[in-house]
Amino acid sequence: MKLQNLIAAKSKVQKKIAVAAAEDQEVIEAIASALKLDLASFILYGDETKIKALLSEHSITENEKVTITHTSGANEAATEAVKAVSSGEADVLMKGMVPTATLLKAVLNKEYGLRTGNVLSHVAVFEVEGYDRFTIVTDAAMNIAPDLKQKVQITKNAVQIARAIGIETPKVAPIAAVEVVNPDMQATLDAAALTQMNQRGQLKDCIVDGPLALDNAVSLEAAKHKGITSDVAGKADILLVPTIEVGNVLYKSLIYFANAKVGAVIAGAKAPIVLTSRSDSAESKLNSLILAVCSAN
Ligand SMILES: CCCC(=O)SCCNC(=O)CCNC(=O)[C@H](O)C(C)(C)COP(=O)(O)OP(=O)(O)OC[C@H]1O[C@@H](n2cnc3c(N)ncnc32)[C@H](O)[C@@H]1OP(=O)(O)O
Repeated sequence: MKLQNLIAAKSKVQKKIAVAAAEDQEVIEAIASALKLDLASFILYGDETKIKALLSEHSITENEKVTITHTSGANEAATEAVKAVSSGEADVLMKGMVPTATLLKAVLNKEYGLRTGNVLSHVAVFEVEGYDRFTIVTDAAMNIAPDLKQKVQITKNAVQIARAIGIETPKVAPIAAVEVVNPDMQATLDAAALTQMNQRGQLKDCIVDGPLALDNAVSLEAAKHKGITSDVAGKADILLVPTIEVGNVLYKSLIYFANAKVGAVIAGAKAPIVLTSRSDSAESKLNSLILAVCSAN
């Protein structure tokens, strides 16, 4: 499964992406690749002189697919880009050279932000060599220590993204350190509750089974070795992690140790949000744009 093949799933109506502080080499590189693929059009907020200089390195000038709106500083760029999405002028929000917390605070702003009343959460889709399916990790970047109620919404957001990329009934593994319920480990209690909620129809369009440890979730051999009989074990599509630290370490381990490719969005808001890390490559920023455009359909 290749993230860039998802481009075939984009809607016929071209989406517009508002970029907050676009004066970043890798952001512009991803935008240049997206323009070559005719993926979307862009409104670039930020320092006009710097943005123009970076665009010129790719022989891009302002045109009907790329417009620049000058803003001063990270706060103004974030605010204006968020406002463009909340007003419907743009369909997707993308983070450029702004700190994550600055952009998320603008997104959560009660007056002009992108709240829907739901929990917003980060959904990362990985292409891991040797795996015949995408591996979706949530939440590696937004919710710090979600409780059960938040985990329900985080699961729903990830299921929505999975379905947008063609996984009709995703298999969800709530991850813990062990695959049995241990009253001293909150992650196992929440996993058991989520499993029961799924069986009782409170969590739809997916199959949830947990707690599962990471090995049992992704390796059939490991699951068999432990004698686990489950529709999810060994073939999980979505790994629901218990805390941001677990998710962030898993996210970065897949990239740095396993050379995995990733695309990620914040889901649950009025529109998808591309929130990559400064250290993410231009390729993963492009993958995230593809994912956002698919899920904005
Ligand atoms: C994986 C690669 C990329 C990375 O590595 S990113 C690096 C790691 N990520 C981070 O550092 C971000 C971690 N999260 C945070 O810092 C904070 O939770 C975040 C998102 C900035 C929000 O913080 P604050 O602005 O302080 O928010 P707060 O807790 O005081 O709440 C303010 C209002 O916003 C609401 N809110 C917060 N998080 C939400 C969510 N996930 N979904 C929906 N609503 C949310 C919260 O309920 C509150 O609302 P109200 O004002 O009470 O009505």
